[in-house]
Amino acid sequence: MLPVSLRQVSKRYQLDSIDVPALGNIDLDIFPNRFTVLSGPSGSGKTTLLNLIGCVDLPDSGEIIVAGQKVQALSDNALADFRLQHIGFIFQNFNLLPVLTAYENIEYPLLLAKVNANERKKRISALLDAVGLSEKSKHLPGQLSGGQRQRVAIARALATQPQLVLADEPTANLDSHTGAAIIALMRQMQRELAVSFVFSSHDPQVLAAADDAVMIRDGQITEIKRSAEVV
Ligand SMILES: Nc1ncnc2c1ncn2[C@@H]1O[C@H](COP(=O)(O)OP(=O)(O)OP(=O)(O)O)[C@@H](O)[C@H]1O
Repeated sequence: MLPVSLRQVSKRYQLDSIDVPALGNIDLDIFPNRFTVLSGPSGSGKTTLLNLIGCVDLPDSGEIIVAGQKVQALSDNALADFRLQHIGFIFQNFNLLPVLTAYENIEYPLLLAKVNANERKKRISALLDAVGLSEKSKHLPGQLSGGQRQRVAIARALATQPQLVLADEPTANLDSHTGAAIIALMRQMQRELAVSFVFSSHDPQVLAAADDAVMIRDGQITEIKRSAEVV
């Protein structure tokens, strides 16, 4: 099953009386267990596309199927549950809750998903270990570096064992050395856990790490480069 399939998807924004076309008639398949990057100039529609794939926003027309589910068929509540179960999110500004420790930030989606205490503890310990932060589990985000915060965010995104992880410019607020380490970590986690990752990025380092690169310009896909064999 494809993690994501879009057919003839269009999205416009209404800004005061101005109609802003953001995406036009997009057809896109995201393949399973691959690292896909959405790339294009500022304003080309990357975030809009990521928000549609992440079921954060709905298209004006066309069809979006995520993990076999037509997302437009779901009510708002069902969509929120669906996101929690199937999709992990990583943001450029990390979006950690400042009053919660690293451990508690990772635990948060597990509490929402009603995962039991033993299983929570097991998963969080394994994830803290995988992202190299076992020693920092009691630190608040304000006591961590940018790279360490993004590691916590990666662990949080993977905690619910989603099929799909989405990241909007995950290295934008990191220096290039830390960004490279974060990309390597995400690549490793993506392979180990056989998850599909979809990123938006301007960062050539992120593009270089991709299996599939989707080039976007003016709300249209101009090219899809699939670098390795398609399973
Ligand atoms: N909430 C909104 N209201 C009105 N117009 C919007 C809104 N969000 C995005 N747009 C417009 O839609 C188009 C696509 O924006 P989008 O944020 O998807 O681009 P992007 O490729 O992610 O850009 P960047 O790389 O700068 O983040 C742009 O013309 C933008 O100005």
